[in-house]
Amino acid sequence: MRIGVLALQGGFAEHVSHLRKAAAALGVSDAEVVEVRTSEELHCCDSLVIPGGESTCMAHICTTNDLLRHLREFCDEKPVWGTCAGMIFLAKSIQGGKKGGQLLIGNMDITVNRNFFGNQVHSFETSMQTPSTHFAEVDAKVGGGESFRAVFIRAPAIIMDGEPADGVEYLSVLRLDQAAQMGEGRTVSEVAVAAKQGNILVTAFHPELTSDIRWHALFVQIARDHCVAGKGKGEAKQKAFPKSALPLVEIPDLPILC
Ligand SMILES: NC(=O)CC[C@H](N)C(=O)O
Repeated sequence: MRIGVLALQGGFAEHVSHLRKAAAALGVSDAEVVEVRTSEELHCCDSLVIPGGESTCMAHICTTNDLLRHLREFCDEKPVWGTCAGMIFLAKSIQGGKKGGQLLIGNMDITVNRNFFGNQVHSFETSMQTPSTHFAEVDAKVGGGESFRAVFIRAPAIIMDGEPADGVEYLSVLRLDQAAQMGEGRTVSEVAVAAKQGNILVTAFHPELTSDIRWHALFVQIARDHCVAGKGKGEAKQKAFPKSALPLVEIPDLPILC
């Protein structure tokens, strides 16, 4: 199977590196990880990671490259994981979007507050509980731990207004030290920072910036299960991947923050 990482902008190289390590740790020997910049490249993939970066910028490049409709179709069928800006881009609705509006892929039934935790200077790290039911196989093969280090960089959050939409599962919920004022007298005391709906996984934090490869292993497992279940059969990988016009250098060992 072939896992693509959207490589238009943002932290895609770290994802490529972690996905390769995670596939090796899980023993998924047929996993190929590639950078995706065009619809032609996208259609050669069985699953996709949308990295963090800047959601407005990513949307702008996608529109210029006529990628948005291809991404929407892809998300209807295949496993996709969005981190941070990727999560914003995948949400059906957002709060605090760019003035004048910003385009979204919009396939996941969640409401995301775009810069919920504040500006770049309000970026932070914290320890969170690993959602154990989802990590059983990952724990067995990669090794585990009851907690993981979550890095939030000008991060968004999922607003949990009432019951989650059909099929949406909140995997990680962050209790706030202080309730956040949301305007019109409304306050929020907890937000979801990881969620899943069908084939789509989102995290507000950046596992690719830590040495922990378990979230990547979880996604490789979701992608592999999707292929094994015959829903994709990995046939996208049979297509020859077009040669990239601008190949990037290999970065074997990226610096890690924690
Ligand atoms: N680290 C990130 O991806 C930041 C995302 C940023 N808040 C946005 O609007 O895109």
